[in-house]
Amino acid sequence: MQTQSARLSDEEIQVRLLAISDWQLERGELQSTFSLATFPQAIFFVDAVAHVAETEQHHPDISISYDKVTLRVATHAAGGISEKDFTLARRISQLWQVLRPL
Ligand SMILES: C[C@H](O)[C@H](O)[C@H]1CNC2=NC(N)=NC(=O)C2=N1
Repeated sequence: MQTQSARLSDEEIQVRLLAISDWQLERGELQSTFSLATFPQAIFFVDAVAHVAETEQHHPDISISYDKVTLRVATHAAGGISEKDFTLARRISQLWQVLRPL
């Protein structure tokens, strides 16, 4: 298994979570919900997330509920959370800083 996609321990996960306050550990996955102002804005945000996911070759589960986007990330082959999940989560949080509604 590649180092970046190796399963992290609970302690390693907790340490990394401290640095990305908009993500939580939920049912063994990293999860975050982003609130937009409108449905089209939610779709626009998801499209930008999709581009980031493709560049990382790591893809979140995506749920859209009107103006809210919930993202969940885990590493299937590792059966848990890996560094790749945190890399993707951090990049999405950076994207959010740019695209969040004022
Ligand atoms: C070969 C390819 O890298 C894998 O199938 C990737 C694709 N995207 C993925 N995305 C996520 N979230 N978890 C994975 O385990 C995963 N696996």
